[in-house]
Amino acid sequence: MIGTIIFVLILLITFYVIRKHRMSILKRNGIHGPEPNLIAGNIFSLLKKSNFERSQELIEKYGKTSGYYVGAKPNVMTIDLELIKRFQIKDFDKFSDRQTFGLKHGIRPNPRFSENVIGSRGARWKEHRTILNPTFSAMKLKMVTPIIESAIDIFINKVDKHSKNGNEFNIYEDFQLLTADVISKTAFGIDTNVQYDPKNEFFLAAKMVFDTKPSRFILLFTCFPELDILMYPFRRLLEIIREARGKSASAILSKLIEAAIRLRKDRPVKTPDLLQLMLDAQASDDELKQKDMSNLTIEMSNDEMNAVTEKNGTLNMGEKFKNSKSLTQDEVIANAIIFYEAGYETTSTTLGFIAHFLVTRQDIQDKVRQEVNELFKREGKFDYNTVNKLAYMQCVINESMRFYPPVTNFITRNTKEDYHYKDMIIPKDSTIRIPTYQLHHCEEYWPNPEVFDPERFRDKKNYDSVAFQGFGNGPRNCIGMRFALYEIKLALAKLLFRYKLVPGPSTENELTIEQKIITETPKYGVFVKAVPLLNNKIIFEKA
Ligand code: HEM
Repeated sequence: MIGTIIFVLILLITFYVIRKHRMSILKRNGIHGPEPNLIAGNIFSLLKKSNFERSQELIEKYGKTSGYYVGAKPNVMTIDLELIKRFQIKDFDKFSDRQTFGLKHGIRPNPRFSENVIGSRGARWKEHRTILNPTFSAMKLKMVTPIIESAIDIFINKVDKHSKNGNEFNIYEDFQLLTADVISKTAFGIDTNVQYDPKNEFFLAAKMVFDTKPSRFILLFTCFPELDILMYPFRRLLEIIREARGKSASAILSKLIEAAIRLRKDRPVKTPDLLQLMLDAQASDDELKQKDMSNLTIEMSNDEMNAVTEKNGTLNMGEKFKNSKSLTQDEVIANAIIFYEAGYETTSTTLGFIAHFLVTRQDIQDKVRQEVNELFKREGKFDYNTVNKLAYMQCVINESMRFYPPVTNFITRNTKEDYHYKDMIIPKDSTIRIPTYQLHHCEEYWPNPEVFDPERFRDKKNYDSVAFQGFGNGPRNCIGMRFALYEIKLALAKLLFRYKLVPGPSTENELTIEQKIITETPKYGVFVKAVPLLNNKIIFEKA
């Protein structure tokens, strides 16, 4: 009996000593933050607050860089531009993976869905990007223009109906259905009729991804990653139960993708979309061994990557190494799910925020419309080549994304080794994260940050491009950036050409924001009235 007590005591003391050492690693390395609980780190205090509140609080108390623990995992949060440049661009090879919780197959442990471009690591991530990048080349985007247009036409018809009724409507809801329609049509060649059927099961599943909070129970697993080998079967069982209860968005969306793949096997005609590109990817390990793609991408910021893309029509790395490795069927499905989820909510929220600024700032709306009208007069159409000339509209989009970044809590990297920066060391295997909202509202980088002023984006010399993280930055930035910007510009050009958006009784002067797990959205929607601009409408219909 005494022997057992002594044994248990030794175990407890050993646990205490190891844990104390682990939970002080940030402090010992010069990174300050709230005191962690020895079991759960800072999870409980983190859960009590929104991302916004906790990031704000950390900056106020500890300055530009601070640290905390998610379970046993050290996290470093920073708005220090020099450090951001280093981990996103200059020293990207030391930070190429996203946040991991140290758990097999992530928080939602289904191996079928964990191997996608967001979750994969190291060399496998590079292969995923290599295969997927060409899908978003200028050439591919031009090819899908008619598909995007057909979805936008449905959206415009709906606006037309609202405008005829003379009632205000929630344009954010219509944007959500539009972007879901665009992504299912362009990515998988599937028409889900979602714009007329908002109860569409796949749309509801994608919505679930952003609305669900991780349960405290699941988060507790992150406290003991070293025991994951024992806990994994239990976590897996819980996930199987979730899937059986229809609570797993990935399991629901995979049905849609599998149906699309089956359809292709029966139908020999090839559609120029993402799914086809992934299915066509052929294995050729030799090509990949000959040259490491990272050499081409490291040290490239968003601007540099865009410059290369504009010049060549596609990203260098995508062109040179396309189809250099194959994706398994499960990886195709896992990526397709991610594209649906990432493509719809972010783009519609961006459109919703822009609509809010257009309706509350009529002067800015008039200026955007003037540019759109002039473009149409000059070019006679809206397409990939023409809408990309809308320079002022691009400033409005950027400023809206600066003011309300739709993705607030997703720019993370994992450290591969101890990283020395100034008087701190970011420990190996910690997560480093950018609080996007706080970075975008930092007075030092954005003078008068609470003023909505698109002019600040007119000249690149006026701001540091790394202080703008709407789409992240560097080789692991948003793969869908150009796709999203094209869709946004095309939808806005067509909308503003035909309608003036004016406030209705429910239009909020200051938008109420809902903080979600990785995004922020307009809580009560964005209400507008659409007044037809008859002259433009007639010209457009004739063209
Ligand atoms: C306005 C709309 C969008 C916004 C604001 C947005 C924002 C972001 C941000 C902030 C990141 C993290 C970048 C980083 O860590 O540096 C990201 C990554 C990503 N986005 Fe987007 N995104 C948008 C649209 C899209 C679309 C349309 C797709 C696909 C069709 C997409 C697919 C992805 C993927 C797959 C990643 C992970 C890339 C990787 O890890 O290699 N996004 N996005």
